[in-house]
Amino acid sequence: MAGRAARRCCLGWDFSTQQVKVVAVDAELSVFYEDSVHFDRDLVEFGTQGGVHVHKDGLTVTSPVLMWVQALDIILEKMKALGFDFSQVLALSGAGQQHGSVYWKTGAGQVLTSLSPDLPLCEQLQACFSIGDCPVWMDSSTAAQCRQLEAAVGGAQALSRLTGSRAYERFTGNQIAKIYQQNPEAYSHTERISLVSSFAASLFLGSYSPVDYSDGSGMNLLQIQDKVWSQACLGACAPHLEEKLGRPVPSCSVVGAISSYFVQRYGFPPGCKVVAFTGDNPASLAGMRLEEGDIAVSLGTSDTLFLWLQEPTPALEGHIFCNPVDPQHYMALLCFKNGSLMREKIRDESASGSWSEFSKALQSTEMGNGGNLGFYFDVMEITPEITGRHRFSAENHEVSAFPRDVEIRALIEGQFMAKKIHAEALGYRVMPKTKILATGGASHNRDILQVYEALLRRYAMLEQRILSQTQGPPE
Ligand SMILES: Nc1ncnc2c1ncn2[C@@H]1O[C@H](COP(=O)(O)OP(=O)(O)O)[C@@H](O)[C@H]1O
Ligand SMILES: O=C(CO)[C@@H](O)[C@H](O)COP(=O)(O)O
Repeated sequence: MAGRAARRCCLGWDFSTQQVKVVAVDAELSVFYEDSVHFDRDLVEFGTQGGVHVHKDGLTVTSPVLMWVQALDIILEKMKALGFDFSQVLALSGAGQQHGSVYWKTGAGQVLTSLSPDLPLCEQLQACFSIGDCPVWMDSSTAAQCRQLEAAVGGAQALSRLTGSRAYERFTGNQIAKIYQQNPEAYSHTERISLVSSFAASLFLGSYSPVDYSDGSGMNLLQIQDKVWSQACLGACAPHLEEKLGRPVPSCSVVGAISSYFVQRYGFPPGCKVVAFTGDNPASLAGMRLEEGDIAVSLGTSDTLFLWLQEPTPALEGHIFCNPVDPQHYMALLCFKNGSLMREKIRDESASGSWSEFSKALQSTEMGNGGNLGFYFDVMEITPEITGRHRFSAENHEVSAFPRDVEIRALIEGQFMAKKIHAEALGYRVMPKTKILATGGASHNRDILQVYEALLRRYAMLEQRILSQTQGPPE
């Protein structure tokens, strides 16, 4: 990298469930540098599995905040060692796993503004958090707080109309309420609460970055139409919450210039702009240049399905978020917790831990899987709330096991069907012109995408036939 002609660029960061990633993009939008730090593999001292700690109750799921900070130190040091020319970085922005929250201890803001360029961030921020293990999106331990919030605002539907979602256990307001109820001392010593996205932006900014509208919609606290915190929701969750959250801003806002720490330690230009960070799914909607009518499927740690909406249509299932690109518009999202980690388990059990064996099983089995169906929820699913493995034979009898190849196809077809059924229940339709775009780690697997594509084509043909039989030939 050293010695190459200077290349002006922007950096994009992703603080997701299993890793921190960076890309450098030049003026032609070519990605010329990529790297990642994988929490389980590269930061073993934190002892995470899939980037998280699942607690004994099986419901509480957290990640250590210092692991995220250390991952950032490692990536930056590696870039520096490789001669990355930070002086050419005009701006940076990024994304974080949604809903996760970070609790900054009283006095941490002061530490952030006066970091010494001689030391890594991790060493200097050790004592800056009132909660070391942050609740993340996989947590489902706040059922009681969810019921309290819904009751406080007039029910689930009323909350959904206001904030875009009924109360969900992973949504940040309910997580904050749990911390306030179970650990009031830590709550009272917290001067600022960030989302993972605004936390990451704060590190670069050297001061607290605001929450953006789009990621802020995943908290059950933001009025998605007015773009202000709901006083009723704040009051139902915890006291003095508004001052701990700061004012939310549009997702494309420039929140400031990079802090002098990065200028002095890495050679960033002092004018390098920090654009508000947002949630990883909203960032994908923006980055994939999704247009109205398109549907995106993200196959990351979670599986999600999302689309661009002009008008909000809040319901009791799924979420409406503020749109990260156009603040007048919205995005709809469905989230499935049993995504990549479930696929990895079946890969380990039925394909000797190898994605290529997994692919061979998909290639050697037929669409429809000879009538065998399977639904796999090793952890409590979000959409719908269900656990367990449920297998049905061609004769529609529940069975306890399938042959290995059948199991693998049943998993992928079942995951596809769950997405289709729940998306259709919300009124999403695949039209002939609809583009379906895939992203996330598992979208590298052509055989999984092939199954999705074949099933989509099959359903589209069937729907076309039903339509032409009930309405006559298309005009
Ligand atoms: N070839 C593959 N086939 C299927 N899944 C894959 C493949 N390669 C990576 N993955 C999945 O991608 C997941 C990580 O996706 P990624 O989008 O990077 O996650 P996140 O952003 O949530 O940390 C892994 O858990 C892994 O199961
Ligand atoms: O909870 C949600 C969306 O509502 C998840 O999609 C998280 O945003 C985690 O994302 P990945 O790490 O799986 O991309």
